[in-house]
Amino acid sequence: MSPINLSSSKSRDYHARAILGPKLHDRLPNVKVLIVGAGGIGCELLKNVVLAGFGHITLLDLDTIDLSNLNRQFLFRKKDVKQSKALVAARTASAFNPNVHIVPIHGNIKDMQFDLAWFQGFDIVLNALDNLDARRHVNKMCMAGNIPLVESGTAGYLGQVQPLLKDRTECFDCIPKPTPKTYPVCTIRSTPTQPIHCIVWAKSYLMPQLFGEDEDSTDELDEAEKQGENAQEIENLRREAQAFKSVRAALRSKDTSSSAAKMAFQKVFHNDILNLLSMEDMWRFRDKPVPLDFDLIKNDQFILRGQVVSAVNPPADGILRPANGDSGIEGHPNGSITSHNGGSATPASVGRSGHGLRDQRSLSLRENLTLFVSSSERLAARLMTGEDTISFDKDDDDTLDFVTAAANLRSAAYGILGKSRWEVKEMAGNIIPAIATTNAIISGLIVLQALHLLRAAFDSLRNVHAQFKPSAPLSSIKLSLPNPHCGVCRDAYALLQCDPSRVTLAEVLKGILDGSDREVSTYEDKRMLSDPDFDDNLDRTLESLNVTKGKFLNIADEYGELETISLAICTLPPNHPVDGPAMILPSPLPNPAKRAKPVISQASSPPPSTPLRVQKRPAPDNVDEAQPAKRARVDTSPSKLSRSTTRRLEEDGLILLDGNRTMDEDLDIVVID
Ligand SMILES: Nc1ncnc2c1ncn2[C@@H]1O[C@H](COP(=O)(O)OP(=O)(O)OP(=O)(O)O)[C@@H](O)[C@H]1O
Ligand SMILES: [Zn+2]
Repeated sequence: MSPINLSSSKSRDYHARAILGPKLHDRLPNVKVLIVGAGGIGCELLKNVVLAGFGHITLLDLDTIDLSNLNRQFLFRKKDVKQSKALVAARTASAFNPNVHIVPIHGNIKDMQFDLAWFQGFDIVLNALDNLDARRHVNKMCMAGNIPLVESGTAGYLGQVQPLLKDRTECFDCIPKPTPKTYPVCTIRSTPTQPIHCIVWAKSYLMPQLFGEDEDSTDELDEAEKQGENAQEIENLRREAQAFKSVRAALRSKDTSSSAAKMAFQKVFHNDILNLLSMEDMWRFRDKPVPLDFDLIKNDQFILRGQVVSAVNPPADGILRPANGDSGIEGHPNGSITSHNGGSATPASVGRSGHGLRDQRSLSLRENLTLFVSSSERLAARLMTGEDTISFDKDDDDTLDFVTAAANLRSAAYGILGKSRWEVKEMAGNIIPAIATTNAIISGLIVLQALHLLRAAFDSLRNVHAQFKPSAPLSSIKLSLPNPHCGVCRDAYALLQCDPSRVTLAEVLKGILDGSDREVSTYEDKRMLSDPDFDDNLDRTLESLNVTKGKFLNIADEYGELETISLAICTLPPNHPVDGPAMILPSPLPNPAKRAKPVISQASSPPPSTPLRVQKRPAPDNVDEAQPAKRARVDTSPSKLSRSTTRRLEEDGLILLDGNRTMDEDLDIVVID
């Protein structure tokens, strides 16, 4: 047998053809694929798709290349840092296969220009994203356009690939996703007990207060005072706001920027803590924090919980070890440490000496103070050279230094273990280390599922998980059917080509409902535009209601018997006559299915004596939804009320009771007539 010449494109085709079969292989050069995201998964995926022979690839990413991407996003080199990911990835990968055409787009997939009509130009969409918001957006567009989508994600050694197809499989939103972890504001503001509380405080509270946008709270406080709120509390808030104002001003002034860091320190680590300590009740069942002293820490004379602790802090792992190869450290995990070991921390020297790698070493209290001062000065210098605001970015050393130092100083005051710069980066940046191999495995699986979708081999589709289990590194499960109650994939979608500046809401309703008199409410996202009792907006144009290209106009059945109609607003075709109609109705008209009956699970229904609360809808913005507040008496089950009646009652702050339940005399309940 003659050897195969791997360098010729003929031999490349030879293998691909043998694996894919001639039918699919011949189809690939004409397939139009959209890849969203050119990061860890996106780079691997682009390489696979190019080598497999997909002919028309559009690659979209909003970001530029960061130095930290280079360890796994192998289409990028150091010289490419700061350039568009999509552009560089497309340029590099084009060289892998001369037969493919790659269109790079540097943009956000949520931009209005990428509307449903644009999505419909693709045969398949492959997601390589890193956030829920963008994933949900692409899912909705693909459900609306009936476009096959392969969703994917990795987290360390774990990964998942999920093929999604309207009406055949679950969509990305069929199962609610867990919300990211949140912390109560009072824990963050006043009573931290874990390192993460201090890190969140430094990143999301202190950083924005000092370096973010100036938010003037004067009006708010004046208003609260007028409303008769606790005067002492308002006075405290005023003093706090004023103190932050002075520090902000100092950070932005040439004359005072060198002392601004000390002012900031004094305010947040000393005065604010003293203030909190004056509220005796707060500390009856909690350990009291200790106000820090700038000069004493600097001079190695600071006494924390009975001991001198300026020079060392407990290491992140709680195991004490010499910081500079020096011994003589005694410690206690609550922050009371003694040391005879000094050493100053500048950004360059922090963590370089002593145990462990730079960034992975724990910092002494004095090092944290020095780092707080130096990072504040660096950030202040940036403000003075033109940056209006600076927010935390894990890859921005100045902000990472500031958050590390501020979080550790706060931890010391509250008797919490400090964290190394490395750990703060991980925790503040919500980072799970990315593993290049997981991305590579997942990208291969994405292409396999994409090929199943393209050849309509629906029985072969699988949800595949990469897991940290040597005996079964991959597991695959058959796909589930759509959730009949899903608020995304059960809608009846259609394109509405129109000129939003000319067409009114009433005209759209008349056309879409084909003259039927069924009662409906209309929405754009969460904004209600009309309902059977509120017709003020019907004669307004879509444009005046801010329902324009790229948005969806939703038409919901008032009694919830039919699924919602969701109209994707698109522009009129280019050849549409100027004096032609202002809209082209979809043909056929959308025909919403009957809505599935809600399943009332025994376990999730409230206990008999608990009033049934109906969740309040978010208040509409931009559009006036003036509804006179009616005081009403409710003597019926919420399920028997129409949506608009229910909504009005909710807006009046009423609790709806099931007709059979006993009414609690204390509740504000009146009867509807
Ligand atoms: N709305 C969006 N539109 C376009 N691209 C997006 C959008 N949201 C996220 N992305 C892109 O998705 C990619 C996800 O890749 P990845 O998870 O590897 O993130 P990364 O930013 O490259 O790495 P890391 O977050 O670990 O530093 C990123 O390149 C990001 O810019
Ligand atoms: Zn769904």
